[in-house]
Amino acid sequence: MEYVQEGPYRFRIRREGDMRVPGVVFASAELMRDAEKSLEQVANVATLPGIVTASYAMPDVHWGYGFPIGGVAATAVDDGGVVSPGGVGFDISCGVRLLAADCDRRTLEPVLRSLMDGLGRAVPRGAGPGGLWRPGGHQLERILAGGSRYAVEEGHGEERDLWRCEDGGHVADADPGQVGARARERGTGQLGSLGSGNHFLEVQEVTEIYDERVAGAFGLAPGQVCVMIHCGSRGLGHQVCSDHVRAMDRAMARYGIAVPDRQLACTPVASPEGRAYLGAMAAAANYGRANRQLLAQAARRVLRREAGARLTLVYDVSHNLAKVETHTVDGEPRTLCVHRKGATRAFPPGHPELPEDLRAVGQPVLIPGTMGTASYVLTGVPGGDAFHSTCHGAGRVMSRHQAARTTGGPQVRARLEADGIAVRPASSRGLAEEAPEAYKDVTAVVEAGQGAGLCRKVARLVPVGVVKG
Ligand SMILES: Nc1nc2c(ncn2[C@@H]2O[C@H](COP(=O)(O)O)[C@@H](O)[C@H]2O)c(=O)[nH]1
Ligand SMILES: [Mn+2]
Ligand SMILES: [Mn+2]
Repeated sequence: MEYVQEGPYRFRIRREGDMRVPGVVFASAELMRDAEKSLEQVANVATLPGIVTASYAMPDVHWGYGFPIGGVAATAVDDGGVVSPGGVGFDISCGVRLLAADCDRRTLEPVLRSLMDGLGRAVPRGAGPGGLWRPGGHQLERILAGGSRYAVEEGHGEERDLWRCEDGGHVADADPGQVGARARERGTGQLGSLGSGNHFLEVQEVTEIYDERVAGAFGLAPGQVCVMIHCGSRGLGHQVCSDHVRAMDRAMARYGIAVPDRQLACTPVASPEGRAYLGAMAAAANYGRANRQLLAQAARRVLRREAGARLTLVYDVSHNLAKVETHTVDGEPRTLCVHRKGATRAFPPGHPELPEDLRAVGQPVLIPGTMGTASYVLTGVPGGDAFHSTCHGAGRVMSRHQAARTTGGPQVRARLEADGIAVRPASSRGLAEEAPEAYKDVTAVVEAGQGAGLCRKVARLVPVGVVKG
């Protein structure tokens, strides 16, 4: 696929064939070499009905189901724009939650082993069933409608948590009626669990602050201990995605839509199928948010018991979601369905949707790196491109299979422990699949995002101990 470099961190894929808009990739020249493997998907997304401005790829882009992971695409709702479940992904509302502790790493050192053992025991994980809360009666319905808000109402958290969650902890317009029986069945047994592989709960230390004012508003200081949680909507979200891809695949022809890849199945946002998907997606997102709320509570209990520390929420943000938002396109405000798949919303200072205590500084953007390197906290910037979006992680360079062929779980564990990082894995194979070298250099990804004008660095964190899914 041919492309031209437009700036130090910006490449353009020329519009050709059925593409309605160009492709734009934010990357350094070096990251572009990895991104090249996904350009075909970026170009395919550019063919979707109603897409505006460009099909975007973030610096951590890699191959995904239909859409690339690290892809952003917005469609005009009032102009036949489509919604595509492949543009959100199977793990609906997969995202990151960061909590800051009222202690530093030195305080933790003497209790680190018992703390990690406690977290390892407290956090259900792995691919199968098992969770912290088995919802009974109408509780699942209320979780699907209310997300973290309902979890907090039921005693799983503090009111303050909700201010620091995207959407106040629950997506409005959820339609639990569009979540099928199999999805509910899967969801009932997994609420309050990490899932597998790439999902984790990590104890971290803040090692660098790039902007004291913004970090202070987020609640972060040098040397501080934090807990980062990465997980999503488990089997429930997966089933919602599968069910609605199937329904859209059957319906597309009726709307005269043809896509270059069946995994891009889509229908107009305003169609019955589009509305049904968005209602189910919002319900699954609420499940995902309640899931992270429950895991945060489990971490709070263990930190309090083992270290006498208290955890305060910094922020919770999804990186797999489609949202109806207003953005300016060609000088006009437009209602757009913004798909972010493996991409994080990054609202700038002053955005009306930010909570009051963050409005002056912008939205916290939470970027996990790997269990052996670093993670970052960023913030949104004025005029941020790609509908105020940025990367979501380091992004894979090796498939799970490739990574497991390259190294073994015991070697990865030994390496991490030699670096002083305590590991509590669900499986040895999973650890090999998640070896730090299976991912891009997160620092290079974040520098590219900042260089491209998508976000700004606020803090760097390093792992102290990780509970791996
Ligand atoms: N700090 C850690 N970061 C990790 C770990 N495992 C994965 N990752 C990063 O998370 C993102 C999220 O990717 P997703 O596509 O699976 O949502 C991934 O790109 C990695 O950079 C970890 O154990 N610790
Ligand atoms: Mn996920
Ligand atoms: Mn994720």
